[in-house]
Amino acid sequence: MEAVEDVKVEALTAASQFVKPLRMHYRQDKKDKIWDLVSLHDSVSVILFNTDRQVLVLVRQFRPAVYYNSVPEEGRQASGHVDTSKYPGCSGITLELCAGIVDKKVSLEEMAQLEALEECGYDVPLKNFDHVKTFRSGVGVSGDRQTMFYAEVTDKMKVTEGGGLEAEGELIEVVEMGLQEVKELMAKPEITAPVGLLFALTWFLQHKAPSNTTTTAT
Ligand SMILES: Nc1ncnc2c1ncn2[C@@H]1O[C@H](COP(=O)(O)OP(=O)(O)O[C@H]2O[C@H](CO)[C@@H](O)[C@H](O)[C@H]2O)[C@@H](O)[C@H]1O
Repeated sequence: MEAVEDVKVEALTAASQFVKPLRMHYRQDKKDKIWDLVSLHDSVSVILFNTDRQVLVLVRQFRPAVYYNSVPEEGRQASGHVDTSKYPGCSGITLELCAGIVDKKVSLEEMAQLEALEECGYDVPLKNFDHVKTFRSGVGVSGDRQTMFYAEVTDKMKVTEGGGLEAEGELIEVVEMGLQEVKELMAKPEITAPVGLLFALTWFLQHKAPSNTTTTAT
């Protein structure tokens, strides 16, 4: 997954099915203003907890946007190339909840169900998805909504390895994390993860984690 090579970054000029850069003109308190923003799909995410082994099921993946933002100005060549021997792909690897964009006309629970299967290999009944919170993933540049669910799963529901859809070029590593590991992660001053994961772990520790479990499940 870390084997990222031949990186070149260019301005997005063609239409994209995923992001639409826009400039909004508006008047506020009688002052004319502009704001540059990006229109994105909404998304769903799931806090998956395997009750058989008392582990949270998370995903690791290479995120181009995180990688790009980890390369300092001097590493971004005028040609758009990035020297991956100096700036290896591992700096773009994130830890996240199982998640995905809402790009199908199905319910949000069904989208979450699809992602749990595609990314993590769990075939989870719809009734297991409990709504946790709907919030804004971004507020400065994108204003997209993310709906977060909590779902308890068992080993019986694990029907494939997961890892994402090959047809979409997804390369996802499923990570199981015991409660002690979650606490250690939360204590770190910096983690390469979205704020949604931090909220999810805090919510889980507060509302769902068995209070007397202090060791990592194996
Ligand atoms: N920007 C992009 N450029 C090129 N291909 C893309 C793309 N976004 C998605 N794709 C393609 O669509 C596939 C499916 O994406 P997902 O539904 O898993 O969303 P993902 O979690 O990657 O990111 C999405 O969902 C997360 C929440 O998980 C959001 O925060 C994030 O903005 C959003 O891209 C990806 O594997 C990729 O092939």
